[in-house]
Amino acid sequence: METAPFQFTCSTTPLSLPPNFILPEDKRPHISQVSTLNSIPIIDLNDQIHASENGDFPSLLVEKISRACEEYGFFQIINHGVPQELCNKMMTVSTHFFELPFEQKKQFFTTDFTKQVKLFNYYLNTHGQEKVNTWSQSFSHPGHPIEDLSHLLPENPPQYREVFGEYAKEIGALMNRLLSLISQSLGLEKECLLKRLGENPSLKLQANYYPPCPEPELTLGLGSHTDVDALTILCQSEGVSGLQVIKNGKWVAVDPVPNAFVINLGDQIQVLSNGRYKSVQHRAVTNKVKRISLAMFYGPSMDAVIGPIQELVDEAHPPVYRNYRFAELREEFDRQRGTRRMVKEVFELPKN
Ligand SMILES: O=C(O)CCC(=O)C(=O)O
Ligand SMILES: [Fe+2]
Repeated sequence: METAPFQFTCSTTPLSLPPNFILPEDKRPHISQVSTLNSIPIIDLNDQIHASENGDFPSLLVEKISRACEEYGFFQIINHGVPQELCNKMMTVSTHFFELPFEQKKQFFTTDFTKQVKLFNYYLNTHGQEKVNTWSQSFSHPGHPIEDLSHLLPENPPQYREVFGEYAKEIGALMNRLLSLISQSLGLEKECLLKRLGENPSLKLQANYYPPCPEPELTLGLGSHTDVDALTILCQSEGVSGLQVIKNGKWVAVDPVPNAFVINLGDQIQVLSNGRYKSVQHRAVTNKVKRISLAMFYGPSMDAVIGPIQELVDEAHPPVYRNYRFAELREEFDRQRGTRRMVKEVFELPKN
């Protein structure tokens, strides 16, 4: 039997935080001390004005991406070509889904993480204490090939399947464009990352709903983690800040920029780039008002062999990781569930 999930919504916010959401003192977010001054770079995807005509020199855009990937592992993009109206619709259908009465979405609720389509609650394991729930609910499902999976998606709200289908196509195309730019930013041929990630890559959605929280300083929306796949495109509610990333050992808020996506590099790009680009720790804090984020993850084919790309390895940069099949890493990822994961670290080669 599944236990009843966390199901507060805007209309049922308690006045104080129930005890099973309260983090021990040393795990609390200290939101008031988080800097918003030093945020992540904002990159205009139309910004190609200084590209050399024959393509011999990296364009200004590629240089900006290279710097953002090296220094932050995170950036925001504007003028990305995905219609704003579609992003708004995707936000709306996701919000409606989360705010349905539990009866109408309970068929998706599960604690079995191997399910493809799942509505679930995250929790943190804390030392010597019971599990602490995080103040969020997440809904996750595949995004490709849409023709084969549409029937698995919610029938309610009625527009969900159609809107998600369109959104997934647009985001899939943007993933390809970004992977090509990131390849170039590493000095590699455009197709390099795409090829290395294999012929059957995965595209997955994780929608995160953070209801209004009575005491945001006592809990977290999503604990600190890195994204395990290759690349993440995240759309966040306008006007509400919640995402934070580590920069120089300190938490920095990633305030939403109108019509922008947040891009972050996942663990597989860190490995493929031989550690030159980092998959950075991030988390979500809660607010007195609700917030929603829609993360789309692009991951390698299960049979893709992931390891440092040959061109990025030389005497000065010996390989940091051994090659592995992506399926092997996913097994390790599942083994480490419930812990503060160190997955790619298992594939590190000994340092000489
Ligand atoms: O809500 C956010 O901004 C963070 C979401 C996130 O990190 C994730 O879904 O992996
Ligand atoms: Fe994440």
